[in-house]
Amino acid sequence: MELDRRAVAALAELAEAHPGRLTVLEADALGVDAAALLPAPRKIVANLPYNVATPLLVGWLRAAAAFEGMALMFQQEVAERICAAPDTDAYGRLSVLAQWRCRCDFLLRLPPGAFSPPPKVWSAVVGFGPRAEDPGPALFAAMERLTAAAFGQRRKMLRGSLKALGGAEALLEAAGIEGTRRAETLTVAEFDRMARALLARGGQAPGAAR
Ligand SMILES: C[S@+](CC[C@H](N)C(=O)[O-])C[C@H]1O[C@@H](n2cnc3c(N)ncnc32)[C@H](O)[C@@H]1O
Repeated sequence: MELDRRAVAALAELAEAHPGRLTVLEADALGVDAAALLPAPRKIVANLPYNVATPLLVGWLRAAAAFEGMALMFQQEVAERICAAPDTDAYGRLSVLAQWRCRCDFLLRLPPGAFSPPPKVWSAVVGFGPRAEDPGPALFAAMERLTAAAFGQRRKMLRGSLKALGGAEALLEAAGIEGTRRAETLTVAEFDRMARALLARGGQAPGAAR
């Protein structure tokens, strides 16, 4: 992690000018429990470092119930994947996890020239409104495993791509989903049904690969 020393110095100056209003924490964001930093209500507003934007987002989605909302800037392609609808090329694991936990709004696009120095890519800001129901850690983990398996081989039929979870046919039947469908055709609600079925059977069929 490389810190922008000028930004850190400017923030430190601001914090000094407004005692008690701003605290500067120099740390690897991947190792920080954002929900433990402050009492509720909490929001996250960030121009993310794009190289770690996805793991940061997934961590915050896991704890989404702790936040009132988030406004986050991503590389445009990532923002499009987050907000994508089923049956599109951009729809994938990140779309399902994000839209399952939050209402996601594609708020604005920014050209490279909006920054100095200009990056090579376009950027976009997504607004996240956490949904009322908190799935809890076990169901979130089941959804992560399910979407990783389903989209790991997105062109395959689900009865094939979900084999890695073990008991794919029984899982699909429990969720009422045809095994001949492909991951990208499933709605977030259908993924929710399958994640619950996966969790209900104990998360793992005997002998299945972890
Ligand atoms: C505001 S810039 C983002 C710029 C642009 N979005 C990009 O990714 O090129 C992100 C800031 O996060 C810092 N940063 C990078 N990785 C970090 C990490 N793991 N934890 C905390 N800060 C990090 C960088 O030093 C930089 O100052």
